[in-house]
This record gives sequence, C-alpha cells and structure tokens, in this order.
Amino acid sequence: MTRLFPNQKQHVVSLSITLFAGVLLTLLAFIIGDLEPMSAIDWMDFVGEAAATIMAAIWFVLLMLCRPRGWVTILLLIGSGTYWLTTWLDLLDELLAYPPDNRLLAWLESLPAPISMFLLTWGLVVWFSEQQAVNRQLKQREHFHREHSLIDPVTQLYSLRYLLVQLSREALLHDKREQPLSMVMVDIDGFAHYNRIHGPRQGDQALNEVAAALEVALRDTDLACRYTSDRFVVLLPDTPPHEVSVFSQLMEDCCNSALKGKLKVTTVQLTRQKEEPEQALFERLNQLLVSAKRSQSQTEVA
Ligand SMILES: Nc1nc2c(ncn2[C@@H]2O[C@H](COP(=O)(O)OP(=O)(O)OP(=O)(O)O)[C@@H](O)[C@H]2O)c(=O)[nH]1
Repeated sequence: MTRLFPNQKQHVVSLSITLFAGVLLTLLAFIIGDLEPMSAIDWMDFVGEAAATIMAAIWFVLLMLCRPRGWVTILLLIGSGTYWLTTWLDLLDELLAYPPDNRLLAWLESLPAPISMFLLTWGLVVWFSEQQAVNRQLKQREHFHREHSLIDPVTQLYSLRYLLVQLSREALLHDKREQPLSMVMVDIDGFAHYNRIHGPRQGDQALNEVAAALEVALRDTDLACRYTSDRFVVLLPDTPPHEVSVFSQLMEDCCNSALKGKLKVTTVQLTRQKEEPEQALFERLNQLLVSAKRSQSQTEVA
C-alpha cells in the first residue's frame, strides 16, 4: 500500500481506519438486522445506493492520491471517509431489515452524513484558497524567471545568472554547516567544428541532447546550468569528493550515449574549499578542463 501512496503514511493510516470502521459497521448491521428476502429488495434503490457507495469510495481514494500530507487533507479524508461509511450503511439498509425498536443503525446512517458533508465542504473551501496561493506563487516565480532571464532559451536549463545566485546560497551553507559542495563542468569537444559542418540547428540539437542527458543524471538536489556556449556546470550540494567523481563519470556517460557518437563530452569536477570565492571555483574548473583536454589530445597523438 505504501507503494501506491509513497511517503504518505498518513494516507495508509486513514485508509486502514476507514476500512476497519467499515468492517465493524457491517458486522454490527448483520448482528442487529436480518437479510431481507429477495422479493422484498427494491433493486432500483439498491443500484442507486451501490453507485453512490462506489462514487464515494472513488472520491476518497482520489483525495488520497492527489493530496499531500497536512491538516486540510485530514479534514478532507475524515469528511469523505465518513461520507463513504454512511453510503455503505445506506446500501446495507437495502439488504437488511432492522428491528423497529433498534434505532442505532438508523442514527449511524443519518447523523454522520451532515457532519461529513460539513467537513468536506470546509476542506474544499480551504483547498480552494490554498490552491489560489500556490497559483499566485507560481505566477510570480514564472514572471521572475522570465524577467531575469534565468532560463537559457536554447536548452531550457537554468542560465549562468541563476547558477551564480544558487552558488552563493550554497556556498554560505557550505561555510556555515560544513556540508561539502561540489561542481562538475561538462564541455562538448569540437563543438565549433561540428557547428560549421552541420549548421547551427544541428548544433542546437546536440546542446539539447546534452541538457536532457544531464537532467536524467541529476539528483533532486543538483542543479544543471548552461555556463557558456557548449559548456555546462552542475552544482552538487552536500557531495564529497569521492562521490562527485562518480557523478561526473555518470554525467559523461549519459551525455556521450545521448550524443550517439557524433560528439563527445569532457567532464571535470571539484569540491569547494572552505571560504573559496565563487570566481576561484570557475577559474579552477576551467583550468581543470584545459588540462583534461590537453592530456586527451596528447593521448590521441600518442
Ligand atoms: N548551435 C549553437 N552554437 C553555439 C551556441 N552558442 C555558441 N555556439 C557556438 O559554439 C562554439 C563554441 O566554440 P568553442 O568554445 O571553441 O568550442 P569547441 O570547438 O568545442 O572547443 P573546445 O571547447 O576547446 O573543445 C562556437 O562556434 C559558437 O559559435 C548556440 O546556442 N547554438
């Protein structure tokens, strides 16, 4: 069940409680009531009640699937879960005859219904205002990204400008909390030549293939940016040197397989030293790249 609702222990608990309550109420209904003879069942009513029960169950499951944890979700789940239980009792009422002097099940059928409706309505109203706040934030963020050209128009990766903002934030964390901060630089070899032979459109396509491959190789916490023309930088927070070399190799492999042999990339990586200025990081990466390319061409010549 945790696979269906990943990281949503709250949802699994709600579902278990509701099913448990459903089983208890069913047992109670069968203890108190007697099965109606087939001829006494109003089948039209039965089908109507069964459809209502199935729909209420679907609402309950959909709410669990689309809502994150939180008190609004609890409100919605209690509301829809209780509503489902009342529709279930309504359905059982079509099949069972209760003694006229026993009013317990009649109360259980009718009393929780308005309460569940009230909770559902309350939850939906708060969900609506919550969604409006999220929409406002998304709109602002989108506007900010457009206005400040934080997205590279060719690859749709973040631009150098955004990288600089994030880098200074991560550098602060690195200095304060001593979390290792690493970076990988990815450069396409012979891109100018490829561009000249195949034209800028094919060049753009290669850039996009590298960008897509980087996004595949990234973890949630990493950030890939287009640094300059055919050069990309990936920021890897909380990543020590031995891990960054593994990620760097993974990125290189992903990019090379995305480029399908028409081009190749070179990757270099570093881990920031405490209080190392941002400018120095880029200088170090660029120097590492120059050395890597030089030793590559020496190996090729040899
Ligand atoms: N198609 C395309 N080409 C671009 C873009 N931006 C820059 N370029 C070209 O990318 C090329 C980059 O050249 P270099 O930096 O010499 O790259 P290189 O040939 O791979 O050389 P090394 O990096 O030393 O291996 C130049 O020809 C630029 O005109 C772009 O957005 N699209």
